[in-house]
Amino acid sequence: MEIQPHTPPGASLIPAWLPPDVEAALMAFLDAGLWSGELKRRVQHFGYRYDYRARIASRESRIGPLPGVLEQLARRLAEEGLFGAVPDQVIANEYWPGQGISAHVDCQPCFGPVIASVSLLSACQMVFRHQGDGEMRAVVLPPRSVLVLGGPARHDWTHEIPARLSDVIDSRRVARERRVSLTFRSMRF
Ligand SMILES: O=C(O)CCC(=O)C(=O)O
Ligand SMILES: [Fe+2]
Repeated sequence: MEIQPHTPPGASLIPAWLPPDVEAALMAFLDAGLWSGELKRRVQHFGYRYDYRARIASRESRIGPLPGVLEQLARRLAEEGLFGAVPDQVIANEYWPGQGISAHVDCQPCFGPVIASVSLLSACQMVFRHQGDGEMRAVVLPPRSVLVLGGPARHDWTHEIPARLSDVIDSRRVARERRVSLTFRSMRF
């Protein structure tokens, strides 16, 4: 099946959303923290811990308030109207060349109607699949962009990052580099 080069309905990609100095501050903050090696890719959880085996986050999994640098971004997402309320759960994912995230829909009973993923350091391709008819779409997420998933993009399409060493970007094959993303969500209770 042909892959359409755009986002599914309900998704929007905002390029150059994050100023470079904020990107650098976020990376310094994350690399001073403790990356968890529980998955193939390294992760850090904030606000509430997500349990990858049970596939849930709950009131009981509370870690604490979001750290200041993340809280500021969470407030900005709400101020810009991208979220109905200030998101309170964040996962940082780190991808080295060859690493990815398999197709999934973010936990629907746990998290609210909008998910936002901020990209840091380098670009990669994200692939979407419609759960009904299998239609595929793909977009390149540039560093410092934010991808907002709502509506059908949040509920009816899976998203994934293929575990690859390179992506084709603007008809050129580009080697992957270290990429870090910050995914913001709202707990549903
Ligand atoms: O790395 C990304 O941009 C996506 C991460 C993601 O899908 C997730 O944390 O649920
Ligand atoms: Fe996701």
